[in-house]
Amino acid sequence: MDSKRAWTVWGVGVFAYLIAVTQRTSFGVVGLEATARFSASASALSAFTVIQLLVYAGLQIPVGVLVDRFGPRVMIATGAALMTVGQIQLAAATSVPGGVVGRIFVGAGDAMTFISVIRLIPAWFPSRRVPLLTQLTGQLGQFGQLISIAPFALVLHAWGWSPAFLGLAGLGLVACVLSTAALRNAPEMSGPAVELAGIKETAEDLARAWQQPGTRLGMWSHFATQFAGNVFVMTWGYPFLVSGQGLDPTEASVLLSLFVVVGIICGPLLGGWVGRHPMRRSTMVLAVTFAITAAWLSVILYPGPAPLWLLVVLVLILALGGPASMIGFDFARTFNPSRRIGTATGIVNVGGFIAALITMYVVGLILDLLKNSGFSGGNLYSLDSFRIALSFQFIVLAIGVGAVIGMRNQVRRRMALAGETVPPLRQALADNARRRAQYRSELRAGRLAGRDTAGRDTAGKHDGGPAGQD
Ligand SMILES: N[C@@H](Cc1c[nH]cn1)C(=O)NCC(=O)O
Repeated sequence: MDSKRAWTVWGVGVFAYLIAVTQRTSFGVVGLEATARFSASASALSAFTVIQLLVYAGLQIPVGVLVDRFGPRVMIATGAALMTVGQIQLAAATSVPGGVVGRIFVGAGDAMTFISVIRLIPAWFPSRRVPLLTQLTGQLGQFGQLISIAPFALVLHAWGWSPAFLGLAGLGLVACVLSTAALRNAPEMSGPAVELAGIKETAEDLARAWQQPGTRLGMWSHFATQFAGNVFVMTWGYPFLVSGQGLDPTEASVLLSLFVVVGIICGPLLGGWVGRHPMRRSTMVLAVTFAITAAWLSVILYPGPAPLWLLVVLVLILALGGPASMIGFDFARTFNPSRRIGTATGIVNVGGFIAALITMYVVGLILDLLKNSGFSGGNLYSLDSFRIALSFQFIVLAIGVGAVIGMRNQVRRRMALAGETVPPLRQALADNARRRAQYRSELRAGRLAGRDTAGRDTAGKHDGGPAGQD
């Protein structure tokens, strides 16, 4: 484990995920060309994204089960092949139904990628590295969005629709061939291949993964932290910044690209923190969710357009939701035995995407209703309409916070039955401060021989296991 081979497997997995994010986000930059090519209305065009995300979310649990059954390698390679077929179909399509079929293939292939790559990490690396590598996987994958924004858009404008989508299909093919050639589900020394579970055992595993409160704590953590950022980047952020807040399009694009930058800086920091404080993961989830709520409240309640610095703060905090949502996968890993990790990860990954889909749809619906009622004065994207429509997010955030607290209580009750109690945060902070002070005084007295460099007793805190930590 943790060998050159492990890093190669992880690198190829991250590459496959990055290419999947490129395929997923590619439609975001072709709006004008798609309108002309398909002679489609705005709502018909939005169907491309909504259907693709529905397929993605709907396949998470089946794919999770399949990853546990067949292993990540075949799933990642199949996912890349499906996305390749989808982009070839899109390159040739000239009607809305033809284009939607292409996006269905892309959504299905995309659905197979992330949870399979996440499944590779605990098989190849020691558990102390897993939180950080899981974070890095999530964040590095987001660079795929930049491939859509820059090289893909360039090819589209220089050579046109079909060559651009065929180029994406080519990337999918490369990911498929590389995954087949270089990925292995686990190191050879990890013992004989696990016997395939039958349908009955698979159904039992799915039920057990769901019944485990730690899995549902992960799902609600993903739900609470991820959706607001998704909604902003994928749909309403740009019109809100440009039409609602009066920013120019370049400023809005720069703000949107901050998401990738924040993720790559904060993801590893958060991953390291989670590795060191596994007992405080849900507290971090709640802190980020409260920060998102406070940021949106400040912008929505600000009289008139918000100052640029406040919009920057909003974007920075929304962007934190991406890395924070990865804590959900850490819950799935530490509360489930390894043969159920794929299934549990699939359940977790449904949370944020369902919340995002519902919010995207309802915000659009409210904007339409306000326009039709005459409230917007004919401007679909007026600031006051956005204030009302985007306030729907507070309902979703409140549901997320309530569910995280409820599931956390269930998890803690189970842990208490197993003899493990989580000290209150105030007491834990005081204990930490006391330990640090003791460590410093021991350091001064030169009595530290034999202790670890941090002077902490971290043994057993990273592995989790079905009892896990919250
Ligand atoms: N939480 C995201 C990944 C992420 C990290 N930073 C921003 N986004 C997630 O759930 N990813 C699943 C996927 O398929 O991309």
